[in-house]
Amino acid sequence: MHCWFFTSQVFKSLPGKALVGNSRNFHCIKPLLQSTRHRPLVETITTLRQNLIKSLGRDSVSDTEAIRKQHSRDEGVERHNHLADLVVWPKSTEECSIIASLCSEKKVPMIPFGTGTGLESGVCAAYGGVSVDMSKMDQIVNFNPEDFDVTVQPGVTRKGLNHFLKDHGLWFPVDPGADASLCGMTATSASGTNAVRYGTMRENVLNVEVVLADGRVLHTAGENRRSKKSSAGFNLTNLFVGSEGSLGFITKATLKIYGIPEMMLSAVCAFTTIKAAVDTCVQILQSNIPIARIELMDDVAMDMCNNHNKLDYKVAPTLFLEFHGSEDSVKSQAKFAGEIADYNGGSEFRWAYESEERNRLWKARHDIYWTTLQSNPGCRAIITDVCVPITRLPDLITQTKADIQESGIIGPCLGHVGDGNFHTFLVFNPNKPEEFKKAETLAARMTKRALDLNGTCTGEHGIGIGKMNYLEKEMGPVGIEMMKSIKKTLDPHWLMNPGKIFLSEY
Ligand SMILES: Cc1cc2c(cc1C)N(C[C@H](O)[C@H](O)[C@H](O)COP(=O)(O)OP(=O)(O)OC[C@H]1O[C@@H](n3cnc4c(N)ncnc43)[C@H](O)[C@@H]1O)c1[nH]c(=O)[nH]c(=O)c1N2
Ligand SMILES: CC(C)C(=O)C(=O)O
Ligand SMILES: [Mn+2]
Repeated sequence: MHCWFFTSQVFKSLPGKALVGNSRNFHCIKPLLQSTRHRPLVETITTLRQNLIKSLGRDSVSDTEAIRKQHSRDEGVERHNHLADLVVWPKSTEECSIIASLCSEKKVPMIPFGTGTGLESGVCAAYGGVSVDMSKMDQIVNFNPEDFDVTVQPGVTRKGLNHFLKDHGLWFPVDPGADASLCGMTATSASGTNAVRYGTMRENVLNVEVVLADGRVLHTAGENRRSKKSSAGFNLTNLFVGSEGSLGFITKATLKIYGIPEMMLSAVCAFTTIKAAVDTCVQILQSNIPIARIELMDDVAMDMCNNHNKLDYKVAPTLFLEFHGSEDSVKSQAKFAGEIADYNGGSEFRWAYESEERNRLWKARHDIYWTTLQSNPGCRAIITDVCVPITRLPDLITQTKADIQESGIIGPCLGHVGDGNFHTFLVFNPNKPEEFKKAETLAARMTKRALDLNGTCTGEHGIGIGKMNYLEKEMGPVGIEMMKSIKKTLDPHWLMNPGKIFLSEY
């Protein structure tokens, strides 16, 4: 059956919290994609399984349904119900190479699996095949504190790395809300609240080791290279940042790391309009204040955030800010930013100095997706991720909010405003297809608007399945053709994560 569907799920990321829902609701919405591709034959999988067991050991290969299900979906809206045929756990680059060679020989799809926190169905097995769970390769393999770089295997998560770095007075700042794997973050070109100061994965990955579809091993900047800059030929590293498992397995990533700032100071400030909040952000950036975080939440998001976290912030468009540096520098940055906010009518300024208080504030911000779902029991949400030049943001958000209000759908708006990146969670009840349709229409309209404003359909979550049709519009035919010809060179049989990014094959 080729169909897209959505269903509510057990939230494994929220230990001890109530289930949002666990019913399976199948809604055939659209055909998968233009393709003549079929699932591998049962006999092919049986032989492949035997060969994989021979090479990796019985414990590293599974075909149980529960494990296949767990590996065939992520944290976003489910797009279809196809399961991987097998799940394997390589323990080394060499084993990853063997998996790729065996799958290539049998022409079986391969789907890299990090921690499954993606939001665009990147890990689902659109055509069956082998889900390759990278979590057992979990070593920090090279650490150079004085050069400010570290090399990690795919099982290392961002929180795990930061736990290790803390004792050395260092940290890695790229922070998607989830505790994602750093190689998964590389694969989706992730970012988060710190990007305005420290950049996204694109600016922070120096080199990656990749196992290609045929089993060859590539070092995108050359083996063991970790210089901060290079003019040596094409930038192959950036080709793999954002490749979403469609070009190969990332088996190592060399990352930039930073000193933990002497002082961090957070602030929350309410505004009467979205425009006043965004103007404040633009003026802070224009003034060259090296702000570390500047995040926007609208009135709807603030209301949910207050109720869920027992907070009492004003229900209004709100900026969350954070300043990093020496004590003197942080104080002067905060004073200057405070004056700018004042000038734009900002009020209810609240400061958080202690790390406990700051962590509480940022946890409330990071958890807003779960907060939205838990505030609407049994519901799911389409997550949008458009990003536009920052001056276009007030118009885009204001028009989007008007659309949401008119539709009757619940849709908090929030964003990494310093980067021009904003999200809505368009809430729908899976038992009401008309609500899903409304949410999809809203998402499509907003994305079209963002593209018309010279922006992108995805600032940080990637294309996966959810945004394939938008990529065509964003890149145009020559751009898509170029991407496909690169993929064809690296993956001539379209075996690496097929059914993602592109609406059709070569
Ligand atoms: C609550 C919450 C909040 C956020 C987010 C999620 C959730 C649940 N995210 C999205 C998510 O955390 C982000 O996309 C991660 O980079 C995904 O990393 P995983 O390791 O979970 O990859 P996951 O396993 O989900 O895979 C994602 C994609 O990468 C590929 N992949 C994974 N590991 C690979 C490897 N080793 N080699 C090759 N390909 C690989 C997969 O095939 C798939 O296509 C996010 N994101 C963001 O950018 N900013 C944000 O603010 C947030 N916030
Ligand atoms: C969409 C969500 C999960 C996100 O990216 C954020 O909170 O910034
Ligand atoms: Mn985000």
